Order: sequence, then structure tokens, then C-alpha cells
Amino acid sequence: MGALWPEFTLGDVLMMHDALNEIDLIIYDLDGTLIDSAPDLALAVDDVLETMNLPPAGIERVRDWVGNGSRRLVERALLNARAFGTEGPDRAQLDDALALFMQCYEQRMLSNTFCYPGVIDCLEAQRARGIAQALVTNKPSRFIDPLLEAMGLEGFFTHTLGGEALPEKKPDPAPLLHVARALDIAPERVLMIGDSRSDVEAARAAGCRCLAVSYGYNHGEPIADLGPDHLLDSLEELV
Ligand SMILES: O=C(O)COP(=O)(O)O
Ligand SMILES: [Mg+2]
Repeated sequence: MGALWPEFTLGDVLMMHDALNEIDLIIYDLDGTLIDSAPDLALAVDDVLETMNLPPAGIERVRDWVGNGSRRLVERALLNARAFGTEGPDRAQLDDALALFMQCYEQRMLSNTFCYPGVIDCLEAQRARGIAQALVTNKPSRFIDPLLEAMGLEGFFTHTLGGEALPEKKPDPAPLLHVARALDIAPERVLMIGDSRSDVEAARAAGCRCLAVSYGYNHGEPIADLGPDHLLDSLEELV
């Protein structure tokens, strides 16, 4: 339990479990919620910067840049390095850097990435409750299956959507509504669980409920400030 966060009372926990009775679908975020992937994202970002003869960004910075997809991550790194002046890269320069990042991340993504404690127990518990589970991430789709497999998370999700799967990504509600519609579940019976502003805003815009985890990445800001329905210090609290 981090000192910044209020302790959960037994009443809070019981209320949360009661609320789960009104949920037919849980949509999880990936990076910063199910897996701690920032270390490997940082390795890949620094590979890109090194190739461009720029100084490394390092994990502390990269952690704050994750959450709006790989293109935005690479753009933030190039802007921070002033690689293309204060204006940042143009479209073609960013395309090239992103292509390089995709190659580097493919090599790096299983180096230091781990599943957070309580994740598998939570997924198993909700499956046993008969709640459908899906994954909506802003990460490029091609990384989803290899990561889920390596983390032992494959087989839990009826749907997995990556950042480019639809024209709009989180914080747009479209990916959440897409999954809910595919399963014929009303948005108010859907619970989004995520770590960042994009997840809370997408859930609100979709009319879904929203739990936020306190341990993930939220651009260096406390996720509690965004007013999720509840804040969790571990998914174990849902078991
Ligand atoms: O790739 C990202 O920017 C973050 O992905 P997420 O939506 O799983 O947190
Ligand atoms: Mg996330």
C-alpha cells in the first residue's frame, strides 16, 4: 500500500465485490495494469536514440511517456532529445523512427517485462464468476499475443484490441464500445480497469464503470485525481 493512497476499508472492498455482481464484462488495459512493460519500452526507446546518436532517455522518463501508443511514445522521446529542433519530427521522420522502434521493441519486449502480482488470480477469479474479459491497449496489436503468451495470460480474453485496430484509440470510447457491442453487453455493465488518464476518460465517455490501479504509469500524475470509481493497489483486491 503506497503512502499516498488511502487505505481501503472492509466496507470499500465489500462494495467493490457487490459492484462486480452488476458487471458482465471487464475490459483491462495492458501496459501498467497487467504487465510492467516500461523497462523494455525504455530499452527500445534508448536503442532508437542511440542509433540516431542521441543521449538515452532512461526508464524514469519513458515511464511517463507510455499510454498513448508507440507513435506518441517515440515522438515524445524525439521531442525531449530535440532531435529535430523544438518543432519535433515531421511525419516521414517520425514514420522512420517508429519503424525502428518497432524492430527494437520486438527484440527487447521480453527482457524485463513481468506480470504484476495478483493479475492471474484476478483473471481466474472473474472467469470463475462467469464475467467476460477483454483487453484494450494502445500498444500496437502485433505485440499483444507474444506478450500474453510469455506472461501466461493467454486464453483469458474473448477480444484483444491494439492501438491501431480501430481508427480511434483510448481515450476515445470507440474500442470499449466495439468490444461491448460485439458481446452484446450494455456499457453500464462493463468495467474498465486501467492505469492512466486514457483509460479513465475512455470509460467515462463510453458510459462504463472504471477502476484504476495506483501502481501503473500515468504521465507522472496521480490517477486518483481523475476520479475513477475506485482505486486499487493490486488486482488481488478483486479476488
Ligand atoms: O502503448 C501504450 O502507449 C500503452 O498501452 P496501454 O493502453 O496498454 O497502457
Ligand atoms: Mg496503461
